Amino acid sequence: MSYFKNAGKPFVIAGPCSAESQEQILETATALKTMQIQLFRAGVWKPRTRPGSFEGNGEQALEWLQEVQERYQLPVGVEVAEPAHIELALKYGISVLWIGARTTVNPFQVQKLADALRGVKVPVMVKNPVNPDTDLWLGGIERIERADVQEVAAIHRGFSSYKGSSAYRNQPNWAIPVELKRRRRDLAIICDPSHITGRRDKVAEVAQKAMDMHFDGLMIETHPNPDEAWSDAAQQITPQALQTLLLELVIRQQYSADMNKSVELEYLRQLMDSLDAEVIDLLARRMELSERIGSVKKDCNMTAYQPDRWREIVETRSALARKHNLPESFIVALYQKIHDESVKRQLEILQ
Ligand SMILES: O=C(O)C(=O)C[C@]1(C(=O)O)C=C[C@@H](O)C=C1
Repeated sequence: MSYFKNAGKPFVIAGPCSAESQEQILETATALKTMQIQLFRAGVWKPRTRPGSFEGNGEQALEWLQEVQERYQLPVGVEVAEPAHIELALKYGISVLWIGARTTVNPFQVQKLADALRGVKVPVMVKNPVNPDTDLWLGGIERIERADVQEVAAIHRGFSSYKGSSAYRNQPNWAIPVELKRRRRDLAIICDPSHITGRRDKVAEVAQKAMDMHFDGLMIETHPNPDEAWSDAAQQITPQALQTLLLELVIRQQYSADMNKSVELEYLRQLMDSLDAEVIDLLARRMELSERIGSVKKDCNMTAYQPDRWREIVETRSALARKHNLPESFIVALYQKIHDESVKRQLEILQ
């Protein structure tokens, strides 16, 4: 059983974005202690976008966190970005470490951390890199695992997008953690709705979505007075709000205990299997057609990519999407993939 699995319930990590003062840390820990959270979090070294803002209280904050562990018997996790951070965190007996998104993006740095972690017993969590790249995320996890760290988990905190282009601070791109879980069934994945949303009024909805997407846990930034927080004020919630969020969370199961429902589900899945077989058969036939068109283009010395025809295809398929009540964006994205493959095959024929 993984350290990060909590017997059918979410593994909950909560605490402030940054450890600001001893009072703030103890006040938050006192409130969270009663809520059966599994891990207290607090940032000690803060990677800030621009210089000049608060960058964490460093070693002094580790003393306050050590007090949380001893006084409340509540394990604490901190972010580490340098081998020296690991050394200090271990010196103060910190229970769990995590690697931040801005570090996971750099394999050189992750390797340095992995080397510093060799032979160390603490569990380590690896946040997704800021760019949406499943392999890079998995690569970071594998580097830590190869250092013989026994307990490794992933944290999904969303992916950077151009400012203003999304309702959230970081795009969830759920397909990426889903793909990670497909490739690494054994790996616990924790969702961080605070960093995904960047706004406290949306934290609960993303936390619920994570539960419905079969995540193993949640990391939620919690501050006794969020508006006054020294970092990420807009996304932190009070311990009371966290309690409400956890109470209202609906935890669903992967499998149904109801026999009739399981039979119905099996029947519907079989129908879906046969529909998918037809979809793939149709796609194969479409690609054959594309290759025949490619041969004609070769004979006539025509380009593979045909902008006017492609525009017409996007328009007519979008109209069909509307007619069938399917989101146009979904159908257009699907056709972009199909068109890419079709053009690739024709380019091979032309060469
Ligand atoms: O209509 C064509 O010319 C095709 O080759 C088909 C197709 C497609 O697969 O949709 C492929 C390439 C063109 O850019 C436009 C459309």
